[in-house]
Amino acid sequence: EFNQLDCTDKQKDRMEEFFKSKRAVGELKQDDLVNICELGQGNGGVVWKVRHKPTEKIMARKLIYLEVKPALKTQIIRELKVLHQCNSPYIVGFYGAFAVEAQISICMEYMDGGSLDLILKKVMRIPEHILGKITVAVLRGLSYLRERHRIMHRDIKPSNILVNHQGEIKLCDFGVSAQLIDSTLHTFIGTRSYMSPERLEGAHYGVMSDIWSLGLSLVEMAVGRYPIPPPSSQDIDDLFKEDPHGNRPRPEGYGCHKGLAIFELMEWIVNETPPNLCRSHFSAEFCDFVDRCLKKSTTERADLNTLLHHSFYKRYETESDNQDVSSWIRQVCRMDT
Ligand SMILES: N#Cc1cccc2[nH]nc(N)c12
Repeated sequence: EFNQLDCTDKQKDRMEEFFKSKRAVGELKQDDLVNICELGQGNGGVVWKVRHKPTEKIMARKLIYLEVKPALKTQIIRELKVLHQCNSPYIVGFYGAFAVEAQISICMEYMDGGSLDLILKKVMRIPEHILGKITVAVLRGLSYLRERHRIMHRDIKPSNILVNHQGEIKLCDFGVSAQLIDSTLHTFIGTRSYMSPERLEGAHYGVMSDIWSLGLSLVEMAVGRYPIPPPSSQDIDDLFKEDPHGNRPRPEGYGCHKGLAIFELMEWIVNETPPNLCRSHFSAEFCDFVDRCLKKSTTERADLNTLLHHSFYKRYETESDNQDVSSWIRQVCRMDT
């Protein structure tokens, strides 16, 4: 019985390799980092691909611009140090964090496949067997954060799930620093929300809110567009008619629709029926899995342990190798954007 917190030998070797490169890097300093290119925007900052000159290591550096008092900045850097203890095959590696003036830098493992929102911009949608592996990685990452660090993620969405050419799938940008969360709460910008109904209503929320966000992210990646307002079955048939296997490059305007304004969209999430997957294009297990994640009431919604015993998860947790994900990522990265 594979416990979500166990690692295979290959995973242990990869983590050992990362620890070795992290020891070689040592204390991170601003002047040792050279920008190569921008990797992504969002989540309150911009992410750069950087080179650490003394070791030639390639890293990802998230820059967060924060005008906070020096005492708060020191507290944020101190709280981010907990990331040194977050070591799991399903959590992106952490090299260190530091602050220079109003810029906080979080340096992490470079994932050469990028984030799933960028992948989704290249392909029409993500095939179910890849989404199964993504689900295993996210549930194991959430289990690790809860069991070992007693924290929830707080921001599960496609742009916070990273992949690489080895076929690894890892979570990033989880809420490890309470002060950083507080200092950036007012900075939400975005046209879509993965927040659960209870969180949007300002009620208490916990890891069950991460489960909702996972469900919504899976529907978006399975269909190829943000699923609120839910696409009609006609929309789905049209989206699938164009390309039943969904691996072709995304045509101009695919899946785009006149989006609701962010407030209307949040109202929809709180008041309307949640989106779901249709049985004509997806397996019964997958449809049932997202259905259990997208219950509006937290008492009806499946919790982490229930999902770890769900047939959709079970079907993909057994395949230990990352080969199918690796070859899919390589194929997608060969597509030009
Ligand atoms: N964080 C982050 C991030 C965003 C986009 C691409 C990426 N490659 N490696 C990362 N850590 C990363």
